[in-house]
Amino acid sequence: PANSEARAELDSVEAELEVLELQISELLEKQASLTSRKNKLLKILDGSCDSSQPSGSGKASKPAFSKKDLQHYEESDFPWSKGVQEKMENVFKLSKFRPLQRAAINLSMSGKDLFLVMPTGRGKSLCYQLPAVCSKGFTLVIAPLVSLMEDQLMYLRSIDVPAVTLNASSSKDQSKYVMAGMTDKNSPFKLLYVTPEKIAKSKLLMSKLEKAYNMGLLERIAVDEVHCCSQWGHDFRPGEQTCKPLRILTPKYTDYKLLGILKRQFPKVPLVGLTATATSSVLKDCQKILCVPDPVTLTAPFNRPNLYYEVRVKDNEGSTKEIAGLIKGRYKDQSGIVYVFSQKDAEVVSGDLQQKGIMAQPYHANMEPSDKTLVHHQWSSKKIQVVVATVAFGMGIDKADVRFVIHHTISKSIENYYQESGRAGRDDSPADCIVFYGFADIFRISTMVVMENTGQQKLQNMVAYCQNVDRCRRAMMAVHFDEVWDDEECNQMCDVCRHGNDYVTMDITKHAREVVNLVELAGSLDEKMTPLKVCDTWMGKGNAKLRKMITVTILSRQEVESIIVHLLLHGYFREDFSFTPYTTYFYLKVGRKAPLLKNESHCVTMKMKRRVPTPSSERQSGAALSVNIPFFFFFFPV
Ligand SMILES: Nc1ncnc2c1ncn2[C@@H]1O[C@H](COP(=O)(O)OP(=O)(O)OP(=O)(O)O)[C@@H](O)[C@H]1O
Ligand SMILES: [Mg+2]
Ligand SMILES: [Zn+2]
Repeated sequence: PANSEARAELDSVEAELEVLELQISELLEKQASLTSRKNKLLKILDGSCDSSQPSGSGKASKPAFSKKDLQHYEESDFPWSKGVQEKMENVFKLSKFRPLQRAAINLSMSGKDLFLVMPTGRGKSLCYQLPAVCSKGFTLVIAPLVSLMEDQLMYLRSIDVPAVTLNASSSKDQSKYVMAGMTDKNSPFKLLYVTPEKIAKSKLLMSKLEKAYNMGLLERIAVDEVHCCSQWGHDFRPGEQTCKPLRILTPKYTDYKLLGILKRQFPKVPLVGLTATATSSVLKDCQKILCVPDPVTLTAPFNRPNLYYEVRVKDNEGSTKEIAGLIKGRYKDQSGIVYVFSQKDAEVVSGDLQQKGIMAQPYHANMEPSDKTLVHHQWSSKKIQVVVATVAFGMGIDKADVRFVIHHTISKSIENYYQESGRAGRDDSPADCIVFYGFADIFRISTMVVMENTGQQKLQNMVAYCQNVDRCRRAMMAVHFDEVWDDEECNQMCDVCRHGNDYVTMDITKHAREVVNLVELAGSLDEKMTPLKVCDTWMGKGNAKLRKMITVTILSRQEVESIIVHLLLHGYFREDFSFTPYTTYFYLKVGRKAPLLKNESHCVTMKMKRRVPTPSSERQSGAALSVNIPFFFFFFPV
């Protein structure tokens, strides 16, 4: 009896919590809209329209870098401004600055230490390359990957900017030349690229740097991918996490950790740290490790206004046919990337596309380095149209006119998706980012990220992004970049904003009860249920014993899948992993909220896109509809 009392109370407490959660989410929405309004008003009062917000590094210490300060550094009447403009046009052949580039350059030229956080492909390099070209001595650049340095050197040489590198594979003559050049008053090179371990290990290099410093020739220090300094910063680059060969090439955090020596030895040299993704706590950590006393932090807005974001549901046949159709139709003769889940997928999908007459090549971590380079070059020079790649195709890719990035499989997190899709449209012209969202893929990725601490949570956010039918896609991403988002700024550049968020909130309690009962029943029979098996059984296929005991659903496959995912995201189901030496299995188990369904009054709702078959039914669509018309009538997953 005591047990049943406790159970009853638990039910009511959980029901109350449920209501609370709803209220919280409503309040959060309200907070977002008020903050957005507040920001707008502040902008009006400030007379400034820059949406970038320099984030001050500490509340208690010095006053943060203000909007006014930023405005000051956006001006073009500094003593060096003319020279900077001239070199930008004539050396770099660029006509105008992108957001924050001018401020970053002016700050650096003024001798300030700077952290620059800018989304990938926005042009961070220019912020130290241009000052380097405009200065008398040379700039020391710390970069993590030799391949990345070589790309930059190739580029700089092509525009006649003298630049050199010192790394493990430098020849003796090369090293000699570089060492001598560092203390040459005429500075034969403007940029010197080194790896962090070179700084940590080469005493000769340090002694030459010291001499150059004393001669006033060491103008600036740039630390690229600065988040590597922090042990928490490592999670951010997808390539390092999932692609083993890259990880081997990547210097360990131990080498980055020693870079504090630079600021300690050369305190008067301004340092600029650059990164595409780092939270403020990671930056604080980097600041400590690099011994930079009081840097200015500039954070560029994450939004890429020229990218169109879209989610499509993968049907049973997969998405290859549809992808091929897009590439041959909408993207005829245009370059793009198709991201896939695995090496095998890269080969299979690329083969399928080739068969359909598309110039495609696979790219993955296990290919010979020479083959990788070949594919990269063929693609850059438009000899092939599409690279079908795993996330190994990432760092160092810098093709401006990528018109589409299609995800054959969802990414493992929104951060990853943002970065991968962000390789589209670097030339600022419109480009599309389409993700194909498939039920089975969720569980493939889930088992892959099972070892990562926050892997499941991050994946769930990605899945929620795909399930979403009513919120601007940008708004959903903004949450992950600590940005307050104003939906109007999307400019109809996402499928939800463009096609209207015509959705209905459906009561799916009956369906939820059916399928949760099914899983519970299977559990009592010791039957392990993969998500796929749950679908099949619920639809009346598979295990005959179970089938007789459950209510078979009338819903379509897509509806069934969507509901299962919804219930998983909302805690009515939970994941249960099982490891074998060869593979990891994903099973569905009853989740912490499942008991609520026993409660007569408990209700589960789900937002769904409204199906609008004809204009006449559209007209009568209203709240009343959702009562009378059978559920499946509306259900039209995006
Ligand atoms: N003001 C500009 N106008 C036009 N193109 C620019 C401008 N600044 C930089 N670019 C171009 O943008 C591309 C990407 O620049 P860059 O490699 O510096 O990106 P990044 O911010 O370092 O990205 P990642 O995080 O991937 O390293 C380059 O091709 C560069 O020439
Ligand atoms: Mg870069
Ligand atoms: Zn939108």
